[in-house]
Amino acid sequence: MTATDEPTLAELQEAAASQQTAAAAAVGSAYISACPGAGKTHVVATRHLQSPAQPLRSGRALISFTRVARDQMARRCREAGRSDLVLAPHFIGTFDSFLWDFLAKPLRPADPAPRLLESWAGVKAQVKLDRTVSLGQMQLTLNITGDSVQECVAWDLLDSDTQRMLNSSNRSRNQWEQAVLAARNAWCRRGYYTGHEARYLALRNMRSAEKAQWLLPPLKSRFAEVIVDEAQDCSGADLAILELLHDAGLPLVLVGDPDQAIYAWRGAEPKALQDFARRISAREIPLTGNRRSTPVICRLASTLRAGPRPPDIAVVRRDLIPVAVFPTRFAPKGGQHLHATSANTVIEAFRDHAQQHGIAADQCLLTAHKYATLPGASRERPGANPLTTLAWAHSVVHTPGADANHLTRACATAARALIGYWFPQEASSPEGICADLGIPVSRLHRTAFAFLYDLPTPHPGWSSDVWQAMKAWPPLPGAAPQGGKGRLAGTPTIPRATADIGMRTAIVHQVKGDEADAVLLFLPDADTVQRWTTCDPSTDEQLRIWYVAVTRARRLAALAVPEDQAAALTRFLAAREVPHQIR
Ligand SMILES: Nc1ncnc2c1ncn2[C@@H]1O[C@H](COP(=O)(O)OP(=O)(O)OP(=O)(O)O)[C@@H](O)[C@H]1O
Repeated sequence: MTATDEPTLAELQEAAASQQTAAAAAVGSAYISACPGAGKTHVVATRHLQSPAQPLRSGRALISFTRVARDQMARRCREAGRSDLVLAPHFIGTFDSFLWDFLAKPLRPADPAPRLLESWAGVKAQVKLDRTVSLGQMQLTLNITGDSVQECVAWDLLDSDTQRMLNSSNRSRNQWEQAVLAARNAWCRRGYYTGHEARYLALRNMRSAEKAQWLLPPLKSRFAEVIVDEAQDCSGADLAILELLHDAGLPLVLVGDPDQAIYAWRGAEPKALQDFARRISAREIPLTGNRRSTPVICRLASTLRAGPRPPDIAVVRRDLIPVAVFPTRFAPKGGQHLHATSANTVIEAFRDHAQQHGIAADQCLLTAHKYATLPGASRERPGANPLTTLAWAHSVVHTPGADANHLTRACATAARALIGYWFPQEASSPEGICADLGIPVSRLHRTAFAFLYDLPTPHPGWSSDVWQAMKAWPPLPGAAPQGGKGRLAGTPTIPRATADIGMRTAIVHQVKGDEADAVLLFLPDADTVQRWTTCDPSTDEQLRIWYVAVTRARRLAALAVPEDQAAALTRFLAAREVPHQIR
């Protein structure tokens, strides 16, 4: 300690390192509660890499909520020369695939072969009453009360197009719900399931003593431990399943940060994880040292989270770049938001400011809650007509540095279009058709990418260009087109041009777990500052979304706020002793 009893940086680092060591070595069920940038991924990877190299009887399940997190964990094992840790008896995968592989699929009929789809968009699943809606538009949710588990349509999650369509229907919501469940059940009988069905079946199977006795012994002999990363994203159903696993004697390690709970729409509540950890008596191991951000960013973040906790401790970075507040004249959509105190756009002003601090454009991240606010990012509109979706896919493959997830979706969109033309009688998924034809799915995806890339730029009469291209493109073996079947008719909604601004651009939900030297968060709403200063992050998810956004920054956090709110925001930051400057 120094004369003032303030711990030195070296002492802070040592304390953070020993917290990480304790978390990596914890025995039995544990709850690792961590602040942003605390190194959760590092801890989970270290824990797994400590496994002995000789073949093990029992493995470890590492479960995350995204494929990106799953792939990152597997890559770390390979980079450490431990490819064995990616293979059985271990399991590295998403929550959906864990539930499916171990708690749902084993009790499904073997014929037709059961398969897990990422969503119903992967097949031509439709619900028909006096209107036709794709099944994927009608998200199902689980209502759990005591012993009963009920499936219902999440009406509040319908997108506006589907809502309009259903409002114009003469059928009641109840009739639609019955039709959705009937359509879904028909697809399940054909062997298709999604994450929702995997959850529903897993919960029902685990609650049935008769079924659980088939599932649990193999699971318990395969895994000595289950680690759930980003556990704050667990829904009530997820936690109910984990509780049953825990009660069956499987040690659980939960890793999470309730302040970063931004999936309330799928039933993840911020405090649910802590309550659950207490219920199963998992020992809490805190990680409180932030290895990512500066003290200024930690201080800014503390104004966006619940309770009177002090700011997290920055244990690596000591530079003190003030928070930059950019008074902004927001355009209704896209990137032409003007910086109110210069003749530039706010993006140019941010880029220049970052450069003054030695941060290059490719180390900057632009983010916002909604796509509409972001420059250079167009959204795949769920439920849009297929031609509009194809136009979106076309814009993705022509965007330099496009997000890998978007590229995958774009290829899948083109593959669906081609399959619809080549195999008009087939309703199963492209993967199913490839399996039947005995060709690898990668071949279909390569073909789809080339087809998509080659299409002319979308315009109002694009339908006929796409049709000509479909007819001319060399088909897969076994294709049997039938006249005009599969033609994508109509007029596409043309995606916004994607300007190449040289900075990464993504909505907040996409940058969770990520980081950048400088982050600009767009806050276009008229009530931004009022919300920030008066609402409670434990009940207002919007504040938690902003929290996730600003905690991605390593060195510089910047906020674009409506011009008339900049002064109020700076007064608030001054009162909370957050170093800042108006730019
Ligand atoms: N022990 C360590 N040694 C060196 N670097 C580390 C260590 N632990 C974490 N880091 C680095 O600190 C940064 C933050 O770590 P990480 O991304 O794992 O945090 P996190 O807890 O997942 O954060 P968040 O929840 O905010 O996404 C990363 O750049 C990571 O490489």
